[in-house]
Amino acid sequence: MDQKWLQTTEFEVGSTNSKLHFYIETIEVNRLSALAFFAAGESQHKGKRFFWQNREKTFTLVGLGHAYTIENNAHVNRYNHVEKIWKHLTENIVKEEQEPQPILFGGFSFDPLNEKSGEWDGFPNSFFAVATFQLVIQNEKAYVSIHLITDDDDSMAQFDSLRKERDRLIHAAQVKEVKTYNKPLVTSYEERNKVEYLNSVQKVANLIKNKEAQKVVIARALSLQFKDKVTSPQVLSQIINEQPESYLFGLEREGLLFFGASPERLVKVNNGKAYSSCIAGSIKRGKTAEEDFALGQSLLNDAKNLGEHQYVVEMIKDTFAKNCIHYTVPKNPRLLKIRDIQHLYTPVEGQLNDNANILQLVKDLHPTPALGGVPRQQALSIIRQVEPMNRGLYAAPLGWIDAEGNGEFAVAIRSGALIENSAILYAGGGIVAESEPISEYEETLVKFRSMLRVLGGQLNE
Ligand SMILES: C=C(O[C@@H]1C=C(C(=O)O)C=C[C@H]1O)C(=O)O
Ligand SMILES: [Mg+2]
Repeated sequence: MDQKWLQTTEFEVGSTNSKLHFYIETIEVNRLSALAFFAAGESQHKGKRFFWQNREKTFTLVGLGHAYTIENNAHVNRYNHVEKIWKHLTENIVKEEQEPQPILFGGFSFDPLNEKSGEWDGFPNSFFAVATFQLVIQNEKAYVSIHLITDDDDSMAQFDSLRKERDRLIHAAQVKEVKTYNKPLVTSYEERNKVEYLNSVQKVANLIKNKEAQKVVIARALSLQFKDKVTSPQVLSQIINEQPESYLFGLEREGLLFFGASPERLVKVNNGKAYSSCIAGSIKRGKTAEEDFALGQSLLNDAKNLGEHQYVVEMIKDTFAKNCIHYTVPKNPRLLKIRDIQHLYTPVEGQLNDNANILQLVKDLHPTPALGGVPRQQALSIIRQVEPMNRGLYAAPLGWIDAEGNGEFAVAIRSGALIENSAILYAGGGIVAESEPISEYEETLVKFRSMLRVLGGQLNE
């Protein structure tokens, strides 16, 4: 194996009575399959893995095992809490040029005030992990880091055994044939609370006509049963094959895998520049190029969809105005076409001011009116009243940050939760005064399609 010794770091974290050592060793390895690396952790690290790839496919991240987790259930200050602990953990890191640094990966639940019981029971309102074994693939290079965070002063023996495990994982990911995984076999579907959903769209449209809010995003769930237990690599392999134009993600915690392929960036920060995207307003893809073009043109000219979109633009613009020295927002939306659907899309970018940072931006932006509504608090309270479910990480900020303040969060839509031989998929849409139950229902069917295909199912339309 072609290995290059890059870095071993030891430093102290926190106050003197809680001294932690953070040992890091990074090596460069021959290119390997990120999915095979993930799958190599099946027996030792299941329940403690994550997978992430950006839309451009220029950055792939896999984590196996937990060197450290940051979890909390607080309603307020959850962003600051994660930021503070991460700062403590990384304040002494010596940055080596070109080499990946330790990365914190995870998400903030959609709404910490939602108390409905279900598949998300026990899942914290913030859940972030530093992996024991971190794979980063970027700029055509692959790096594997070992992270050990411990209060033990003498952990060299432990570190040595981690090196053995690292070598096993790399070997498995390099020499095993890239496995092909079958699609799961679906035995049954259930569109949960379909009637309630249709009624709630009407009810919310009426509330909006009565000026109790301007826009509210209402979502629903679809549950699937499989013949056999489905594994995380199986789901990820299908996502990688089927949804190339999106952020791809999988986050395991204990027996649950949260997975998906989202087109929507919440925020990216790179060297003081911030990027976000306004994505709202939807129409299906056409069966022919002509039909597809015509559908796209009608979306670009549709008052109801332009209205849905504009609320998002205004809010993200205000957030950039507050956090940036200068920023740009194109005047008109363009089309974002992905495999199953086309959306109205407005990219926003800006130069951050000195007080701004990525978690602060996540806090300010989430939920945008693409997933929450306008005004934000009214919309959240309506969602709590009418949605008979807990969104968990669906529609929530999911992503990573490094020690330098760079990072990226997607809005985790087109997603679902897998638990053994069942899965729950989520989809929603922005309700405005003109919204109609049946067409909103159909829009969610289109949005379900991508993850349904990944899981081997299809709904008749
Ligand atoms: C809510 C979802 O998507 C959001 C709602 C959209 C809409 O209503 O047009 C479009 C894109 C997303 O911002 C979802 O996919 O579940
Ligand atoms: Mg819509």
